[in-house]
Amino acid sequence: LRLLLIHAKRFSYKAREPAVKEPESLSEASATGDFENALVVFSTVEQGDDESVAERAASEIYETASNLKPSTVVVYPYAHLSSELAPPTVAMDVLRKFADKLRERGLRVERAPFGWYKEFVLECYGHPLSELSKTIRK
Ligand SMILES: Nc1ncnc2c1ncn2[C@@H]1O[C@H](CO)[C@@H](NC(=O)[C@@H](N)CO)[C@H]1O
Repeated sequence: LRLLLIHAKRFSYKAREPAVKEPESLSEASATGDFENALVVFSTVEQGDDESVAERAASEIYETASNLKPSTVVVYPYAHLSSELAPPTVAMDVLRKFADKLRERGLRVERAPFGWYKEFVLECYGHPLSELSKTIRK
């Protein structure tokens, strides 16, 4: 998993059009979202990533969230942080598990819909820990 974390004063997104053959249904993950004080986690699933990687990633994000105290953690599927992408079916599953493991740790988590092009507005706080990147691999 390649993660880009932005602590955002404001983050909003809107799904525009499908980007893969079978995009996630918009009843599962909401088509739009609008958040204040969010930890946005742009998440790229790489080849070889599995549930154990999602587990370790959830622990790392929990630690960061404990320091930053965001109101919401937004898991945002993002296919642009690696050149070794996992296929969509695997990526969808790993991201669902990642979000669920964050919820198990007591965090409020929203997950943006998988397989869509989305518009977004991102306002970064700019404090020293407001931009972080993490790579979690097997
Ligand atoms: N390995 C992977 N890791 C994370 N997300 C992945 C993925 N493979 C496919 N996706 C999803 O499908 C859209 C098109 O690639 C992706 N959409 C996006 O990345 C939007 N932000 C628009 O660019 C994403 O939802």
